[in-house]
Amino acid sequence: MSDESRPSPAQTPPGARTKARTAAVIPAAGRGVRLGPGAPKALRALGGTPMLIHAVRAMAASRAVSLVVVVAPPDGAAEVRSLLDAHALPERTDFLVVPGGASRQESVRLGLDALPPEYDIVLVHDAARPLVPVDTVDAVIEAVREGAPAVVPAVPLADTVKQVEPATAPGEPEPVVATPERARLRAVQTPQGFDRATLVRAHETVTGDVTDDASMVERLGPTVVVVPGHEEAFKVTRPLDLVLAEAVLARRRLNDGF
Ligand SMILES: Nc1ccn([C@@H]2O[C@H](COP(=O)(O)OP(=O)(O)OP(=O)(O)O)[C@@H](O)[C@H]2O)c(=O)n1
Ligand SMILES: C[C@](O)(CO)[C@H](O)COP(=O)(O)O
Repeated sequence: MSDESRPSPAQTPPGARTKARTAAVIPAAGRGVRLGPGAPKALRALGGTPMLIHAVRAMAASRAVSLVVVVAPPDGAAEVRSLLDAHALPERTDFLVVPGGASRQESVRLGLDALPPEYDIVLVHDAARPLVPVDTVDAVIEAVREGAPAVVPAVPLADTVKQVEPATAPGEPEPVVATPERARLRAVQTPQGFDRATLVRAHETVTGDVTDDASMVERLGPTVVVVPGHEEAFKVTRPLDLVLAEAVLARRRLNDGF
């Protein structure tokens, strides 16, 4: 097939990726500055188990995911490898560990670089979202399998959002410049799912500050679609998030009887 007649990833016919293999990349190299002093965030305990292990189990819980690539803190790859060896994980899933970079974007790219060629669908999932339910993971994979080049799980907002002119000095009041229509806004979570070629192209092409992978694909061109997210897929960012995560986990353990 010539390059001209080859369908671009964005034009893939519906259902064309039904048999594609899926890998998950977990960026876990952040410090967790907003959570406060301590170990790198992904290695901090949630219910007595490192947050990263919860996130790894959440990806491996999907029967579609056969490889998980963990992007470790730059000097922590050996420690992360030992943690994976020390915790029970599904045998049908393979695991790789690579050292991360200075930004989330760089860490994701290093994870992508480590992917073997046979994986055509890639999930990118924050280690900081340890409690995402497997149904959300599967819904994202299903939408990519059905042909979407990029898929994000998202939830409606509870608060009204204002766009402001950021303060020029600390303590200065910030003028509001707009109030976007809330019904059209979504809070975006992870895992975000991608046709691999599309995500790789986005990481090769798009430069500048971004806060998620889907926005890189948006800048590239292909349409990103939303599937329903879940309230328990929240990101552990600040200390109160950890309190909430402990409560959610305790409730799950009670419901599961252990
Ligand atoms: N250089 C970086 C920075 C972040 N991340 C990962 O990206 C995810 C989302 O980032 P965030 O919640 O912002 O984590 P931190 O960067 O650790 O948080 P903070 O900004 O508070 O330091 C996390 O799983 C984090 O480990 C990463 O792999 N490499
Ligand atoms: C990727 C993300 O979790 C989607 O909501 C989010 O953008 C990460 O932001 P952070 O500031 O790097 O935690």
